[in-house]
Amino acid sequence: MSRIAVIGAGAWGTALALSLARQGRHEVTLWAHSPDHAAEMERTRENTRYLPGFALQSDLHITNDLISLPGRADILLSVTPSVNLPETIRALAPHLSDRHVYVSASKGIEDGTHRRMSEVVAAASPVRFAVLGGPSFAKEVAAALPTTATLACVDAEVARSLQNDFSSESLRVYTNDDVVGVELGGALKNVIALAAGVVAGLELGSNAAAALITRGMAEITRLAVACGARPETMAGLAGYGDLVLTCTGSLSRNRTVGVELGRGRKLDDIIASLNGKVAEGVRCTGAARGLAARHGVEMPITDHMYAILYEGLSPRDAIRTLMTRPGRGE
Ligand SMILES: NC(=O)c1ccc[n+]([C@@H]2O[C@H](COP(=O)([O-])OP(=O)(O)OC[C@H]3O[C@@H](n4cnc5c(N)ncnc54)[C@H](O)[C@@H]3O)[C@@H](O)[C@H]2O)c1
Ligand SMILES: O=P(O)(O)OC[C@H](O)CO
Repeated sequence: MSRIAVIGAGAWGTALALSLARQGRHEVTLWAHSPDHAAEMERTRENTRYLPGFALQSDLHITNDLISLPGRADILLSVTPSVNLPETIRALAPHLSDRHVYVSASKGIEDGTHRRMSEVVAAASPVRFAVLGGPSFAKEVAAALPTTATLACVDAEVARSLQNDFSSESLRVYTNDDVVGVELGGALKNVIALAAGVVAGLELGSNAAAALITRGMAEITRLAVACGARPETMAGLAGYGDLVLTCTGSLSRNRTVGVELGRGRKLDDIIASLNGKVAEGVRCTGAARGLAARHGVEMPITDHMYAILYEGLSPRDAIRTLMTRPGRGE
């Protein structure tokens, strides 16, 4: 039995809490950022805002008291949008000890500083860190459909122990020690998923979709390897697996934002219609571009996605300039 606190009651935090509680062998607490949301879930035993249609188990604890979590749990599973991680870890840091493991399931890179979530956490606390990645739509995990995930930690014993805690009949967890690769795979695929959505929104066909995923994989791998990741990690579940899922699955929020951009809708209007749900790729496109510049890595799809999002480039012109770049070897 492990005591696990899930920090963030969005779709993914809720799905993970359901999956962990379903095993019947852990004590699971789900923390919601808003007191109203926590009270509403307590009353209805459902997360109607972010993951409707799934009953929260009667023994799943719900709270809005962040700093009570280190006392209630040994594993802190952090599932806030990445932009909210710094404030969250700062509040928790004084209450963490070597008893705790901090597992990040957020998929983003910090704007401005270009820090990965492990770097954000390390700057605030010496707590042990792991990252959960892989192709995993919240709704399918909540429905207990077969899913695989990657859990990376530099300490192999911690990784194995978390693998044991998270694994179930419907969730198969692989271990890895490449924290950088799993973090960057999860964050960078969101940028390419936006572009895959643009391709779909413009109705450019299957050839273009396959090209986008493949060349997207090439640039994700270039940057991740320059940052210290292993190429094999990028070819695995947290890299290629998550990229394929997010670029092709209709449940993806990032892909959906791209589809709407391709159809000609304005970014602000699309974001407003997400009703507070996060499409991490929108922020991450700038961070990925900054990280690539720092490492001198060429990221043509990411650059064009940035120009569509923030510089008024039309999706059609972006595709045209990508297609007519000087020829090069694969
Ligand atoms: N949805 C998925 O299928 C999925 C799967 C894997 C990973 N992820 C990742 O999980 C992370 C969370 O995404 P999600 O889909 O669960 O979120 P969501 O879009 O469903 O919900 C947004 C969440 O942000 C919370 N929030 C808003 N302001 C906050 C603050 N100041 N501090 C803390 N939390 C705040 C809201 O309460 C809500 O829980 C993201 O990094 C996402 O990329 C999502
Ligand atoms: O809905 P998205 O685009 O945030 O993607 C969700 C997950 O990251 C898929 O693994």
